[in-house]
Amino acid sequence: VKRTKQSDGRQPPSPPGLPFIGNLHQLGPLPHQSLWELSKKYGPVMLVKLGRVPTVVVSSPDTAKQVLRDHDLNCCSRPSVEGARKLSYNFRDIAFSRYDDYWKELRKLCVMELFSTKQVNLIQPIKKMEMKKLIHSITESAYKKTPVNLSETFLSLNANVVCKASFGVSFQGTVLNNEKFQALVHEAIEMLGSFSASDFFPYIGWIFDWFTGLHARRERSVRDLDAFYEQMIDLHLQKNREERSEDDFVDLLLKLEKEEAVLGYGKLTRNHIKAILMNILLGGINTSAITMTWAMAELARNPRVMKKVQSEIRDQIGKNKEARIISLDETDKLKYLKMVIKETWRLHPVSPLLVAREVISEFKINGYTIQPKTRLHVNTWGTGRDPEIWKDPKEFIPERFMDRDIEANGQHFELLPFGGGRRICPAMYMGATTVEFGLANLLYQFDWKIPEGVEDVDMDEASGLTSHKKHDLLLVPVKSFDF
Ligand code: HEM
Repeated sequence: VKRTKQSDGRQPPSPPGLPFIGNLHQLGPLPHQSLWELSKKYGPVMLVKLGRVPTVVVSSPDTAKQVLRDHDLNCCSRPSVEGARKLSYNFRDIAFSRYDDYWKELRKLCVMELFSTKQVNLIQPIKKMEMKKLIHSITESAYKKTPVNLSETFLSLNANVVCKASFGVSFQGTVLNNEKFQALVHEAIEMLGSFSASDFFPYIGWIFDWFTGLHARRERSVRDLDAFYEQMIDLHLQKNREERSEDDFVDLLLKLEKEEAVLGYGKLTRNHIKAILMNILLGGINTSAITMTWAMAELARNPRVMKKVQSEIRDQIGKNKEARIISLDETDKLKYLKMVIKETWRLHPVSPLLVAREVISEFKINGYTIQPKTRLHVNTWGTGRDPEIWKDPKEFIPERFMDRDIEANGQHFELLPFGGGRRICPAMYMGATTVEFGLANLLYQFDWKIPEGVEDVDMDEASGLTSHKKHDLLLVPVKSFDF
């Protein structure tokens, strides 16, 4: 990092790098894991050079607190990275927008209109209906004793709910049928997270991205998603009012566009709307599905925990002949299930390095000076597996949360599945309730077994902005007649 004239501070320790590429070659396919290994040697505040870009990685609850709480205002902007630029129509969304008045006003609008507790409760009937359909289809697999692909199942369950709830349309009727959708979402997430040469080598990196095909993949991803938004918007513009009595979130955005409403720096345009839809689509559907998949994978590998969580659910909800859908209110009683979910987030945070931040003004962490324009990551994956913080960190033991008051709400820096500070996930309640509701019902209705001939569930991670399970999770449902 070039020091400014005023600064006399010490820089954080750095692993030695190579000329030109810096530490890029040390990232490997799963950067959060490689960075965690490096931080064991270089400490919880570490400076790496990714091509031309100085990047600070913090990897402890205390340093995360300094970043997300004490100095949040110094570093709550976002860097301009190429994948995000394309998918967000030049940073017109919430997640990748820089810290400015547009971001503040847009985030406030979404929190009020889309992510509020009231709104989450309003969409409950949709969730219930989708869950009923899902249970019906899983029951058929149970009779046939065939495995269910839970990775796909969770993704399409959430896609159906989000499309109906936020976009007011049925997902099946859109340009994206279920199969294509999963591939598209994974590709887009990979494009958002992919470490692209353009991001690390300004002016020349794009040449490399052309040669590696990354540029073409990105363009295709943007084009496919754009077709989806266009269809969504067309349906709203030509909708027949009798079918839908209430305005949904897309109607609201279109109304604001028509009124030429000003958000922050300018008028809300069609591209702003598409960028916001991207956040809902990629942020809203995938994150909860990833958590549910990891939770079921861990439960399948840990029969003791599976049994205990199912007993809790069945005892609390009751053992009726006709198993029914568990409501959102009832999930509040399921204390052990909540611990299972926290334990899942500890080992498998959806966004292991959180979303990159960019430093706005100089500040210090542990006495080290952090310069403006530095990129900043919080390694929540590493913190979740640190033996200094967690006993037997590799084991899946939800009971560890029994006597420790650690909530996943951004206030406890050992566990940050939703990030923290001003950039904390604005849909925390929506995300957590989706996961609880989905898992509670599937664990209530069915027992789950690893398919015959498969020794154990693999726990390989895929790369990208999110850390999802690399291979689909297949489990065999057994209808529980234990009611
Ligand atoms: C289990 C579910 C979810 C998890 C684990 C999760 C996790 C996260 C994380 C880690 C961040 C980055 C925070 C940071 O940079 O400090 C984030 C940001 C965000 N999430 Fe979520 N999320 C979930 C559900 C949702 C849902 C359902 C939506 C929308 C419908 C959503 C929309 C967003 C948006 C728009 C941001 C960007 C916030 C900003 O930069 O100001 N998330 N989420």
